[in-house]
Amino acid sequence: MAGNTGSTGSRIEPGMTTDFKDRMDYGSYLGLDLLLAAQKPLSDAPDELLFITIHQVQELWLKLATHELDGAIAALRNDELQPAFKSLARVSRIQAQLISAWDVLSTMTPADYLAFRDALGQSSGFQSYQYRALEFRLGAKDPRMLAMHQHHKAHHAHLEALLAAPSLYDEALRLLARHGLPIPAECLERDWRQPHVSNPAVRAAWLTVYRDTHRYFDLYELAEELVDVEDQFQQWRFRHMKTVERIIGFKPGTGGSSGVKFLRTALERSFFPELWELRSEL
Ligand code: HEM
Ligand SMILES: N[C@@H](CC(=O)c1ccccc1NC=O)C(=O)O
Repeated sequence: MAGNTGSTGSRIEPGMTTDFKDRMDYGSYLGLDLLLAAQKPLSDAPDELLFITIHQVQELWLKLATHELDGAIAALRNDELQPAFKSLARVSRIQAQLISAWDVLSTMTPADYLAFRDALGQSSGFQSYQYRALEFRLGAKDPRMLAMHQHHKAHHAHLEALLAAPSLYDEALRLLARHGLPIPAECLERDWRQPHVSNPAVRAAWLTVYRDTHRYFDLYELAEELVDVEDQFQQWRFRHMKTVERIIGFKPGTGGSSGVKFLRTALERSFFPELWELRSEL
């Protein structure tokens, strides 16, 4: 009986495999030995495990979100709107998970955090390579953010490549142009290392879409999915900023920034500015 037994008395159901000596099992497929060995608190403070776990879970979701965004960007480039919508809808659901994780972390009080904050040295979310990659894909281009990845050549090179490539929004604008909407040439070929700056002609093009949704239904759906993604990204930033204020007040950050004051300025940056501006004109 080839490995699908177990002694009759201890079998859960007939035919179930219990011998995994030479078979792939749950943990080996998922790499769980590696994953679950990666939580290594540096202090004896009880909440450091929570802190590490939240960050690791966020990084895993960030990995999946960027994978889906890559798919969405490629689909837009190939004029495949339905697959792009599917990926963007998934990104949105992932973002909901990222946002709700703040509820768990905000159970940590200032005293709980201060018990291990010193152990963090100068490390900080500032140095999250995946977060920066996501921001670059969404169009928040800022070459200054490369500097803190100099010590990791592969990350640095990947971020350089993303900085120099069109973002999700750049591809959306190129798609609009292919659909016959008048997008200025300077938005279709430009130095992608710079962020897109709000442009009145782009706003007018999106307004055309929003004023005739019947004719441009696909583009309208695309626009609303983009708004969803930015809306949730801002909710994440807001929850981060408020959680930080609740836990460390206005202390400077370990990464060297002014802390909450710096995080507040990020809330003013929009990925898809025209999609927000046009709402006042409808
Ligand atoms: C106790 C919890 C946390 C505190 C006190 C905190 C504090 C800060 C501060 C002060 C900054 C500004 C940079 C600096 O000077 O260090 C920052 C940046 C950042 N943090 Fe956190 N953070 C916390 C949790 C998290 C979590 C759970 C994540 C999720 C991965 C995260 C991701 C980031 C990212 C990506 C940045 C860079 C933001 C940007 O460049 O706009 N942080 N954090
Ligand atoms: N910047 C935080 C430290 C911090 O939150 C952090 C430290 C190491 C790894 C990830 C972190 N999370 C987000 O910034 C602080 O100033 O307390």
